Amino acid sequence: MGEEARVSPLKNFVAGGVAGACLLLAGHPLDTIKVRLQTQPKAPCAQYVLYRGTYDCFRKTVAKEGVLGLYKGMGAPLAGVAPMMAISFFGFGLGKQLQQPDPNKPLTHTQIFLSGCLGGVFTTVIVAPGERIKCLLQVQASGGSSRYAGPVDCAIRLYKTQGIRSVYKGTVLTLIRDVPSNGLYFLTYEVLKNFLTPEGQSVSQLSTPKILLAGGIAGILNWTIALPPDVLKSNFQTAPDGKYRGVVDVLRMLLREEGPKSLYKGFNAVFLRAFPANAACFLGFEMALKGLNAFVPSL
Ligand SMILES: CC(=O)O[C@H](CC(=O)[O-])C[N+](C)(C)C
Repeated sequence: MGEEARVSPLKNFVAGGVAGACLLLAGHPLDTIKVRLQTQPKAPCAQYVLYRGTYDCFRKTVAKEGVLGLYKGMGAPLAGVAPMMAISFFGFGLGKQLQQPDPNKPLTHTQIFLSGCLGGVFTTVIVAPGERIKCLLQVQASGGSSRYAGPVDCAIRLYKTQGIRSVYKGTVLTLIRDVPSNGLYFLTYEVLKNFLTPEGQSVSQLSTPKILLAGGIAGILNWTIALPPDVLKSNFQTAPDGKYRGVVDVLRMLLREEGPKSLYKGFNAVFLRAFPANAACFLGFEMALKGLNAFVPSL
């Protein structure tokens, strides 16, 4: 069996880190817009709405804070997204390896999905606190206050005032968001890669535009199921303590106050970001993997 076909969780880990850096650079500005739209205060009437939509939020952010305003709160994800994607790709590789004792027998779609889900379980350990800090910083900038000086200050203050539970606030919603969406993400990418590979060629020879297409679509489908729990998570993680009694309470309150459409808040920003960010992510992954196969084939 060729070195390229062997699944190596370690190579996946390293290449996944590169993928995460590419994902962040391409996607953070739209992520800021998404969180600001998702968490903006409910206005008494349309006239007083802070942001009227994706473009309005983009325009007001750039006018008030400059282009760098779109990169607010990037400190935590910078330290978090690369390791997160490294762990996600590692978990995916490990899941595949565990379910494939015979490397010549291809995995079923269910097995690929479950391998992706495993990646989602692993990543929650760092994603839950990372998202809590990122959302608090993104929202405070949008509200004009400066309670936290940066990601480290935010983490320390959360820990000092209410302990580790506060840092990990939103873990259940992070699991609900990331486990199934991770499964669908990797399943979509693998299925599309196979579908786009011409007869008689290996998937590792797939052209750059086809990798971008498969990665971009995987990102879109991922967010189709991840967005409703993401809205709940952002609201839960940025709410004042005691506002919600738990996950069901956030859902009930949001539905009562803003209706079912609110579960797709930030839709435009999410889907505008999903394609380019994840296309860049998978391209970064495939290029890094090729480099590893060439320079450290035994890893
Ligand atoms: C929900 C989420 O964070 O999705 C990641 C891609 C993105 O657009 O940020 C991918 N993953 C499913 C690996 C978490």
